[in-house]
Amino acid sequence: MSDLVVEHVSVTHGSTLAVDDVSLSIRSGELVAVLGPSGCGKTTLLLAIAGLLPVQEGTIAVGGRELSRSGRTVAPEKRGVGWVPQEASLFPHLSVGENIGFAVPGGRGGAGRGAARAARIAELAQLVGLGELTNRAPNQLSGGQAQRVALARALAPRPELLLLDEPFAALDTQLRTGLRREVAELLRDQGTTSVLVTHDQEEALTLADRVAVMHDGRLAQFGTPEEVYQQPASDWVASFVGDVVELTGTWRAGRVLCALGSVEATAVGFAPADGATVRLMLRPEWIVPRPDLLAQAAAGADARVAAISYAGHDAMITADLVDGPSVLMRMAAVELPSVGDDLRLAVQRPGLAFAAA
Ligand SMILES: Nc1ncnc2c1ncn2[C@@H]1O[C@H](COP(=O)(O)OP(=O)(O)OP(=O)(O)O)[C@@H](O)[C@H]1O
Repeated sequence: MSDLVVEHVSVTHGSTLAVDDVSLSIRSGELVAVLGPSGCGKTTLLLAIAGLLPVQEGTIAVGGRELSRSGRTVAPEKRGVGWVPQEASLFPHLSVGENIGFAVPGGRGGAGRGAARAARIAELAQLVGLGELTNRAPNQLSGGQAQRVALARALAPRPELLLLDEPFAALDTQLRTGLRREVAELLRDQGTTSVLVTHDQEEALTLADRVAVMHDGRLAQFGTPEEVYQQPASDWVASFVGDVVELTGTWRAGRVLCALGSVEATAVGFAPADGATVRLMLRPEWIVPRPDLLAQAAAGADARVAAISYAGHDAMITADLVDGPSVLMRMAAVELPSVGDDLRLAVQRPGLAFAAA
């Protein structure tokens, strides 16, 4: 078992409290993304898990073995934890094979284990799709190939836990999308418990089994991609993990009366009284030009298409409500309206009601 348990961990840089009382329990074999804006403490948390920073409070354990507590940090090389950095940082004077084998036992002077080591290097090179390139020098690799070598190098000693610090950030968009999918599949196949730091919402939601959303050093939410997107724990998480449409309205028995009509809603983090002013948040794809979904002809809202931002697979539509502000709608790009079209809008799933600021 190689589960990771982080309990009430706080980490400081001088007087800055970078990680503030974070608790996370990651199951063996799970891929968890730590997602948050720049400066929220993601890298600091990862460094503490790797043993590269001490914790001020709390404990970190892998596979039931306590690795960090205040005043005690098991050294990085004794933690059984692998690290894939943002830039591949390969040893320039070593070949691809030698880079991969750097941390495989028998590397320096272990003559008897040479054959087993060579076999492990070949197996790893194959695993990351570089079986033919083991003799190449790092400066003869593309960015994506170099990242694969870094991944193979980190997996070589069979770590209990793999930490990935924005490993795709330096790659161009197309390469990033393909490689991150491949890496996630590979990690799942290997059953490697992995923590991936990213500030990219799409990357976190598409790759991870669960997402730990961080804000100002604290854990804002820890849940499946669907949970953090569909049921965000706060208005901050709602806005950070995706696009939102926000309207002010009046709470009435589980519904919000607003410019989009009477919209069914779930109150998040508070229990509004009937008649209270609330903020209704919706995802743009929850708003649809489907009057057939409306229980009564009087429900819903009329709007006119003001702009269309086309993105190939889908499009973001700006619709001006006849009796209210503009709203964004995300629609599949197969049957798009045209600018100037009149639409009758419905909301196809319950919205989220937050306390008025
Ligand atoms: N070596 C350091 N000395 C002092 N403060 C630091 C140091 N490293 C980070 N910090 C501070 O700690 C906080 C968390 O930084 P951290 O690098 O963990 O954030 P991050 O979420 O990984 O950000 P990014 O996405 O920009 O890498 C920030 O306020 C940062 O300024």
